[in-house]
Amino acid sequence: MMTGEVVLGVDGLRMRYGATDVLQDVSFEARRGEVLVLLGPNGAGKTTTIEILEGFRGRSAGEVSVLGTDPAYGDERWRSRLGVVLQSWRDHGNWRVQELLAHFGTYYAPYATAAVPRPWDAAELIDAVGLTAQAGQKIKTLSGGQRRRLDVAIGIVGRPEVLFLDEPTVGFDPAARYEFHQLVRELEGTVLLTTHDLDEASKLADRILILAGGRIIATGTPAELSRQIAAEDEVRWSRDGEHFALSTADSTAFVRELFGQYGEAIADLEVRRASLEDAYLQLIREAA
Ligand SMILES: Nc1ncnc2c1ncn2[C@@H]1O[C@H](COP(=O)(O)OP(=O)(O)OP(=O)(O)O)[C@@H](O)[C@H]1O
Repeated sequence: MMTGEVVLGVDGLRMRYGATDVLQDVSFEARRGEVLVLLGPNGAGKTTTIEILEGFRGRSAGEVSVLGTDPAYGDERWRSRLGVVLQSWRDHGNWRVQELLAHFGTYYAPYATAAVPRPWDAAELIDAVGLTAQAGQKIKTLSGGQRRRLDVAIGIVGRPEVLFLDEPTVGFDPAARYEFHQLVRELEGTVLLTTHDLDEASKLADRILILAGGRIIATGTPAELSRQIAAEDEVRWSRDGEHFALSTADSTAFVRELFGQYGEAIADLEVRRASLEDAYLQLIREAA
């Protein structure tokens, strides 16, 4: 149980476009330092939720508080404590990577404190997001994944207390993704991120919120969500060149039995435990 200060508070949030509620009665909290991952199918309302918290979008009803302030009335000082990674950065194509980060950094300098030096030093930050080789390159010459790394750097240059990331790792190669996960784990602030990558969600999330049809249909740690459904483990093996697969509630007992009976004739053994993906797909199906 986390006991830190509540930095994101959402209670009864509703968003209506015309006659359609795209968010209805969404409520959740995040405490200082927590990493919250918002999962859900296309059109579930993830971006809408994030944009309301960022203060970029109004809302139809409900209470929202970010660092103690209603985002609809957040001022510059409040905004300086947030980090935002939106869709890919397209402006400033002629600027060089280091130049652009230093430029955005100056915005945060007035908000530096003894405990939190702001902005993050541009060269150090470039290193942290793995863009050192591109530091002097013009932004329009970056690859898709390099641009996304720059987006992340822009989001954290002010050392935010709360960081919002909307699908941050789209287009990342596996190494960039791994480095990004390391970086997020090292950040001290509270993080709210959306992704469609369930493996990423289970690696990063202290808590997952599953949004479907504008409602939160489940919340918990990745392990709690996986256990929430009564899925069975899947065991695969081969014997004398023939392949077998079976679902069982107790894969350990089954495998013990299997080896007891056939010993060295067993090959290619695989045991797959019920995963977050199984839980997610079942929850989404039930909600639909
Ligand atoms: N300005 C708008 N006017 C009307 N409907 C909108 C508007 N913006 C978003 N919507 C609708 O609200 C719903 C939620 O959209 P949102 O972008 O929040 O979904 P999402 O969960 O982020 O989806 P994705 O995974 O595809 O990014 C969608 O049905 C979308 O069509």
